[in-house]
Amino acid sequence: MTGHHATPSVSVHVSADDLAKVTAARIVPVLVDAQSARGAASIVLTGGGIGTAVLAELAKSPARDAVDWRRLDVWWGDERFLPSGDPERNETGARAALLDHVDLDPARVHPMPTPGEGTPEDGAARYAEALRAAARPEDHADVPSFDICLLGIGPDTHVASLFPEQPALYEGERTVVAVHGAPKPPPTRVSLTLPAIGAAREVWLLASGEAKADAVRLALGAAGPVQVPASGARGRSRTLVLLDRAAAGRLPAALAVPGHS
Ligand SMILES: O=C1O[C@H](COP(=O)(O)O)[C@@H](O)[C@H](O)[C@H]1O
Repeated sequence: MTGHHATPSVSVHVSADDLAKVTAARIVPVLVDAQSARGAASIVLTGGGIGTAVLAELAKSPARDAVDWRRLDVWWGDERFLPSGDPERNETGARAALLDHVDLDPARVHPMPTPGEGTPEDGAARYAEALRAAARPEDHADVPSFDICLLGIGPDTHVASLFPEQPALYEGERTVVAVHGAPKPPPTRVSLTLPAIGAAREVWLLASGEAKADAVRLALGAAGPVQVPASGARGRSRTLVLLDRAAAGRLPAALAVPGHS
C-alpha cells in the first residue's frame, strides 16, 4: 500500500452549501465510470458536518439515478464506537442523509463495529478481514482500491479518527485500528489507517468554515502525517481538496483556485 500518490488539487466554492452540491455532483460520474469499467464501484464515507451534507445533496440530486446503487460497495473511514442507531455514529447520519433513500444491496454496506460485537480491537480486526476479502488481486493490497474515499478535515487536522500524534499514525501494516483516548468525543473509535486510505484511487478531502482554515493550510503544507494527519491522506490517482471560501481563507493564493461555483 505504498507507491506513488497524487499531488492534491484544490477547488474552492463560494459557500458550504455550494461545496456540498458540487461535491455531490462530482461523485456521480466517478461512480458511473467505475461501474462501467469494473462492474461495481466503491466509496468510503466520512462523518462530520460537510461530509454528511454532501450525502444529503447526493440524495436530492436527480443525477443520482445514473448510479446503479445495487452495485456500490459502501465502507466507512472511521466510526465512533457506539451502539447501532446512536445519533453520534457516522453510520446513523449517513443512513439518514443518503443510504436510506437509495436502493443499495445491504450485503454491500459495511458499517464499522458496535460495542455489542466485542472490543474495538476485535471489531477493527473483523473490519480489516472484510476489507481483505473484498480486495481483488489487481488491487495489490489488503483493501480494495476504493473509487472515492471521502474524508472530512477536523480543526486539529485529523482525518477519519486519526488524530495528531496518536499511535494509529505510526501504523504501517494494519488497515484498521481501534482508537482510544481520541481528543474529540467520543474517545473510543475505529478507523482506517493511512495505508488503507492511501490505497484509494481518489481521496477527497472536504472542509468548510473558517474554523478549518488553519487545518487546511497545514494539510497542504510540508508537515508530516504524525503532526498533521490530513497531510498523509492522498489518493493513488487523484487527491481533491474541496473547500468553501472560509476554509480556503489561509491558503497561499497560488493554491486557492476557484472551483466551479
Ligand atoms: O469526528 C469526526 O470528525 C471529522 C470531521 O468532522 P467535522 O464535523 O469537523 O467536519 C469527520 O471527518 C470524522 O469522520 C468524524 O468521526
